[in-house]
Amino acid sequence: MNTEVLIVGAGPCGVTIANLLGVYGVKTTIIDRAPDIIDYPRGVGVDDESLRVFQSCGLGPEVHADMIQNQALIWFDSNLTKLAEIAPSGQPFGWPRRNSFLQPMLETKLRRGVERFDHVDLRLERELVDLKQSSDGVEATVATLDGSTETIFAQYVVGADGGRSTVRKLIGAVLEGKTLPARWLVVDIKDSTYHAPFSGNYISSSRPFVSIDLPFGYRRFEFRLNDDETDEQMVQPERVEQLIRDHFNWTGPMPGLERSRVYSHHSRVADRFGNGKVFLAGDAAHLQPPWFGQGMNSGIRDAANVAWKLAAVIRHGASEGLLETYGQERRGHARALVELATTLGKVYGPRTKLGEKVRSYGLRAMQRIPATRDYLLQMKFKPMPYYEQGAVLEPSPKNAVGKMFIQPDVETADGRRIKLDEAAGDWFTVIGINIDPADHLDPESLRYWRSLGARFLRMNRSRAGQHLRQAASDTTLLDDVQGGFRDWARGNRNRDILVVRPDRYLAATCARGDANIMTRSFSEVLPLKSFTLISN
Ligand SMILES: O=C(O)CCc1cccc(O)c1
Repeated sequence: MNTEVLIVGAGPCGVTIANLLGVYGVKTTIIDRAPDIIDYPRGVGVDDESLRVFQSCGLGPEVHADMIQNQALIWFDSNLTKLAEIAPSGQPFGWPRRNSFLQPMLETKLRRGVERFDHVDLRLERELVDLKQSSDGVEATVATLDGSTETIFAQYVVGADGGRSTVRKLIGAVLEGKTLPARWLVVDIKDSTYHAPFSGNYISSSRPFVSIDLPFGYRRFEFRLNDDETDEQMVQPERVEQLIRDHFNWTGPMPGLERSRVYSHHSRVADRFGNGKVFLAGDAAHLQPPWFGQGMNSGIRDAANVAWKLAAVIRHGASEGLLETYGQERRGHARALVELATTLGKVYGPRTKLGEKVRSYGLRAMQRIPATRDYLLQMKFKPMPYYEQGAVLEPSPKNAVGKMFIQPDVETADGRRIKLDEAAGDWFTVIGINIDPADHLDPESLRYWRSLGARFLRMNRSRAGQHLRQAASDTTLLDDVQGGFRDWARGNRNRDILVVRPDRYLAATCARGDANIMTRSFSEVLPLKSFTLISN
């Protein structure tokens, strides 16, 4: 069979790519060796960036409805005394920044999401055996349950097939880094009666532990195992129950154990995120300890990045070179999060009592100083993606190019208040702040943006006069009802034309007088096969 994109692995990252390709109209096949969603204890935290991606899949409110919003992460000492709190306020990207969730529930909705698309085909109980690349595409050999094999011919392949990725091995990529020595018992209970509405990380030199409030009565516990404790002993229900009672002074009846498993933590990043027409995403490309709840979120960022680039090449005639920017953009940020999670693990698990005291003293001191308390509380230590090279024009920390763009509410011309991305649509947007961008683009520039399929938006200051409420017929008029663009422009003066990519990253900005120069430069960053610039 033929397909445009073959995705190997139907976990959250793979299925998110499938949903996005569904939205972008790309013929996609997604395979997984398992008959169903894996029921191990897995991810528990979804951030605002991922929710924005699910929104782009057309599933934002639906998946968010199952989550506990704005869940704080609190650090305690082993006596259950609070040391520090992370609870960021504000929703710069249009969604709460920290949310707890049940992974099987999210995956069920994401899988249901792909059923909307006739051009996306999910095939279970199919295992990738081999890949052969040629200039025409990739030939994948896939084994089915009955022992037969089938061939899938795809233009491109994405390996989202987890930490033990077959795709990674077949393209000769290597996970660099290390596996940490400690083992952790991870337990989910159901019908929990323990009231602690937050994620708690308990710092201890003898046995660091974790308790996380999950939706619908579930609760996650994690305990570091000692060297003399075997996996088999520690997953026994009586042993698990004793650990929970001992560490949380729990005296009431013990609710049901849903699942338990022993994990080792890995801090690893693939030496490359692709080879030719094959790409790696999610755990196939990077593995991190769970401490900051970013493992799955990193994979969702990969999904958003690779999906629009594949669609741009397949559907919009972008040059294939665009696909090289995927690894350029994603690898550094994935590594930054692996490093952060690894460092946090060291904070939670001091080796000595003295180390425990130092952490306790240090975190309490940080709580007393407003600037450092705010640094933790507002999660300012989280490395935000910033693409210094890739499909971006002249990125600089000063002009915000290369960073995820804000998502304020806006008001449509017919008075509906919606999130910006709903107004922007699925693809590129060229936004004019208080101007119609089309008025400042010459025919060549207009031709470029139209060939790319970009939509023009005119973002008027809120409650603007009638003289500003006009635009060309294919420019969408919007009101900056929440003042998001006003505030953004205050920090980014003299830039009233913005280009936002489908993954909601700012690709370019300029002053209106430079709109044609910007367009010509951008057409070199993202060349289109159908578009050759007629230079002036
Ligand atoms: O960010 C959160 O709310 C929890 C992150 C976390 C911490 C410790 C273990 C774990 O599995 C997730």
